[in-house]
Amino acid sequence: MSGAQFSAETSGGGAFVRQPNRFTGRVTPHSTAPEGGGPDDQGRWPLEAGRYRLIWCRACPWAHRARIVRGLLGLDEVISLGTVDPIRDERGWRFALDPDGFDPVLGIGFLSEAYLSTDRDYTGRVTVPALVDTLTGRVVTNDYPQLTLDLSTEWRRFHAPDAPDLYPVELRPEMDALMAEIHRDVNNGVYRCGFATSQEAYDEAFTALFARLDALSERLAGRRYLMGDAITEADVRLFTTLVRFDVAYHGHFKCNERKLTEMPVLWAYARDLFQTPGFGETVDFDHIKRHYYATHDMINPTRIVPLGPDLSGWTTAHGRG
Ligand SMILES: N[C@@H](CCC(=O)N[C@@H](CS)C(=O)NCC(=O)O)C(=O)O
Repeated sequence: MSGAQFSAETSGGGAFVRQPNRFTGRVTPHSTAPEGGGPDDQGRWPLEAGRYRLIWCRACPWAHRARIVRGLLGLDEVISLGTVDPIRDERGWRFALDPDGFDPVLGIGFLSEAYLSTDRDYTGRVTVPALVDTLTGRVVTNDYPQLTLDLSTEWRRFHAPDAPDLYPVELRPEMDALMAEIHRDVNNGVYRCGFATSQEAYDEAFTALFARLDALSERLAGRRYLMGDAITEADVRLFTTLVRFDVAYHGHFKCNERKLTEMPVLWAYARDLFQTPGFGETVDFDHIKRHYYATHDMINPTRIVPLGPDLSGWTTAHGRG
């Protein structure tokens, strides 16, 4: 079996098994910690505007979710944003986009500094997104699925008056099941294709991915969004994988049975979202391409970044709605 991108996260059968999220603190109005303090004895941090900083990478689909949800809910002025460079070096995510190489609020050059000041024995991958407490420099959470749901539910006090309900109570059982399938076969499925180190593990992930995309196409043929007439968290989660599909996953992760542009319903659906305020302006195809092709050395040791594909289709009429 050939080398793995992340050997600690590769099973004996060559399948990619993602590490658990280490930091699972939650910001919530139910915290019993005083303002400026926290977390309380249940890991709950107090809800405060201007206190927490979302660290993201424009290339990362998990971080991209948080960036979109924060914007859709009108939390841009409430939670500040720090952006790491799309290319990691051996010390991990760097604040190399900031003028002097330091995040202007946290004063750190590498995200690992925040991880290690929270847990000095941390040995896992240092990942984005991370929500960091600007008062202590500690990581509150890198638990990306809970983070976005909490923005919808726990941060309601600071939502814009016209904020959408991205996680409606009555839809949650169906949404949770749907998002779990999308996670397994699509969001993480593309990584299971790309990071597989055995033919069998790749074949299994590839087959499940395209079967799920077919099922989603069928679902979306009869409705504008995954849960009906309104955008929900499920759409955000599917979008961040679809928008990377042709520029990264089709080539770099060998998800090449079909391109997004060859799946008419999903392609129109993705364009519809791309053209919706809060989505397209958060997409950076250059960062996405450079990150994937120049970061995973086991997969692309030359680090050559492809010039294609043609991206002009993203702004063409989608015909949905
Ligand atoms: N926190 C999750 C998902 C987030 C994640 O994997 N983010 C990627 C970027 S897309 C990352 O930060 N990777 C850092 C690394 O692999 O060292 C995990 O640990 O698997």
